[in-house]
Amino acid sequence: MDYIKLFEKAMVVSSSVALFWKIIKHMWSPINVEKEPLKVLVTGAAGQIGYALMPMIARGVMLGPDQPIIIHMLDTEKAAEALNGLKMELIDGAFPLLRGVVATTDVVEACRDVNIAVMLGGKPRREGTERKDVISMNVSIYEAQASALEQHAAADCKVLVVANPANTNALILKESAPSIPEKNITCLMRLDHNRALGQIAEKLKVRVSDVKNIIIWGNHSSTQYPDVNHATVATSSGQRSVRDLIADNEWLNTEFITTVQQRGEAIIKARKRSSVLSAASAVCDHMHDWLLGTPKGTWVSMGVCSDGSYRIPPGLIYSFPVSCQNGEWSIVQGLKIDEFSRAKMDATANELIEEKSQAYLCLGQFCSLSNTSDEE
Ligand SMILES: NC(=O)c1ccc[n+]([C@@H]2O[C@H](COP(=O)([O-])OP(=O)(O)OC[C@H]3O[C@@H](n4cnc5c(N)ncnc54)[C@H](O)[C@@H]3O)[C@@H](O)[C@H]2O)c1
Ligand SMILES: O=C(O)C[C@H](O)C(=O)O
Repeated sequence: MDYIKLFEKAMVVSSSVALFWKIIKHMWSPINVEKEPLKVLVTGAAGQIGYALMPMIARGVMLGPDQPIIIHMLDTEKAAEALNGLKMELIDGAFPLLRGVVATTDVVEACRDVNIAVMLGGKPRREGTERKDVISMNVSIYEAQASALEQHAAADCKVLVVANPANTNALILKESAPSIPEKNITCLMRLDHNRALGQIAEKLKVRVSDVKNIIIWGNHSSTQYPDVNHATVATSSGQRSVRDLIADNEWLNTEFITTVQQRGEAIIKARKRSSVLSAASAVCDHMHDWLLGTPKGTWVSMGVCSDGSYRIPPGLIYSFPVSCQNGEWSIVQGLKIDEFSRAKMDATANELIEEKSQAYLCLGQFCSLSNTSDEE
């Protein structure tokens, strides 16, 4: 018997079997099975941020390049025509991931079975408008829309509140919709986080993607505390502390903090409107990282329900450093807090406590305001 020939034949057969198996596996691999579309609700979709955000969602910037999407857009009767125009543009965009668009002024239809809700609906602050004015104008919307979400959205719907006062609107939504798990209600602090990254990258003339682990504590307002004490920059000699590299504590403890705290105001002054493209981009970053995870050892800032971590009163929607895995965020524990930070973290928590009482006062006294969003 020619053993060599026999061996060669066996090799050919086994490699053909292996190739055949590889092709079968590839054909049936879950990678090639299209994901189920996720339904994404955007309220206030006919507004400025909505217009910037919609193509980002449709292109997969928010949920990834392999995630089909059905967009639900809600706005008021007054904005219905503009909303319909936006729907036409989304269809004309021929976005491969977009599997459907619902444009409606009916909150129940808008919320039906949605997996993600991005809440932009409300009045923005303009030059000369006070923060307390947006509290009285907007919190009633969040009380009213909470029950529609509670009753009609998917049971595990993840909610991101953007409209100001973002933390307090999220708190009102949480308290008005007790059956939505607290961990599924968040508010946008990523814009502030990104602003802080941008300031450090500009100062050090490094890539913004090389700066890590900045924290925004507290409220999306001028009392927020941008904290660089744990932040690092990737350099050719490894990770270096931002404080060491900048070597200017005076700048870090004063100008840097106030620039980030007042960036929203500065943009309103310059544009006569509040931030739009950076807000839309931050919305995508927030949802992307929440659903798809943060890289190991890194964190981002999200407004989430306090569990008492870092002695922040439980129940407040407060911005913490969080890491995300498997669609869940968790507050990063064990960071050392110095006296300077403690005072700033408490000051912004106190503002949130005050906002909460103002919001409940408005809801008690001016419930009729829930329909003023249609007026100029
Ligand atoms: N958290 C943040 O980082 C951040 C950053 C920028 C802006 N904002 C806030 O985001 C919100 C949206 O900003 P914008 O520039 O898009 O404002 P915009 O005025 O352009 O759009 C708001 C939209 O909400 C709609 N609306 C009002 N009441 C509604 C309701 N009851 N239901 C559904 N829709 C309703 C309006 O018709 C409008 O189309 C504002 O409150 C703004 O202050 C937050
Ligand atoms: O409306 C504001 O106060 C500003 C806005 O939230 C922003 O941060 O750009």
